[in-house]
Amino acid sequence: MVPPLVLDIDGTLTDAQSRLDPRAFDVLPSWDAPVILATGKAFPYPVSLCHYLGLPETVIAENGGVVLVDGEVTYAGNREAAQAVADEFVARGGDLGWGTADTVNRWRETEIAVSLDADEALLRDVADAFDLEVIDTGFAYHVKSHGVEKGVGLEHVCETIDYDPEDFVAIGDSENDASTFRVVGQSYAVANADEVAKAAADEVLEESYMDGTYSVLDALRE
Ligand SMILES: O=C(O)COP(=O)(O)O
Ligand SMILES: [Mg+2]
Repeated sequence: MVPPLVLDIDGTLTDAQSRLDPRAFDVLPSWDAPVILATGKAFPYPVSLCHYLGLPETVIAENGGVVLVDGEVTYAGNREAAQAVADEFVARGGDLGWGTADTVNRWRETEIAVSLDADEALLRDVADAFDLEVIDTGFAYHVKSHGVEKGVGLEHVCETIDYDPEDFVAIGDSENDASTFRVVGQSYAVANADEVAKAAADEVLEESYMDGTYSVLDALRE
């Protein structure tokens, strides 16, 4: 019997450029237990990934700010406060870095993401003043409310589907996965993970990105 999974997307199911690794299609659709996608991306991204993988739509988006389980969406965080930080950041010369269409934040409901090219010191300064935090996922800075975390989202999912978080295996690569690692029974950081994720994981893998993830999943299904 395979364990239920909680999987980060960027850096974990992808390569370094955020391109989905096609091996996800080999292993995830036929996984014989719940597969929860837990990401910093805005809500539509993991929903579409579930759709195209043929998985039920159970997702934790926006670092725990949006959770979809059993057809119900719940929210945590404060998009207005994050927007106020973004506005002040721009007023002080910052650039969110996504251009006019801003598909990164367009559908984001509980936080704001900023490009890694942005002025980090200025962003942290402004977020501090609004009592919000900034986390660096290796793909973007996220301006979010304290206490909104993927791990809290997973606890909510587990209550709804009547699973114990302890039964889950988690795989991830960054600071935003540490809270998940803390609540599951077994956690793996891929080799490209940041120091926070590596310190929180039960095991640090030798292989990076989907090479690492696939080796865990392939061993679990054997
Ligand atoms: O959106 C990001 O910055 C990172 O997304 P992830 O949590 O799927 O790695
Ligand atoms: Mg990641």
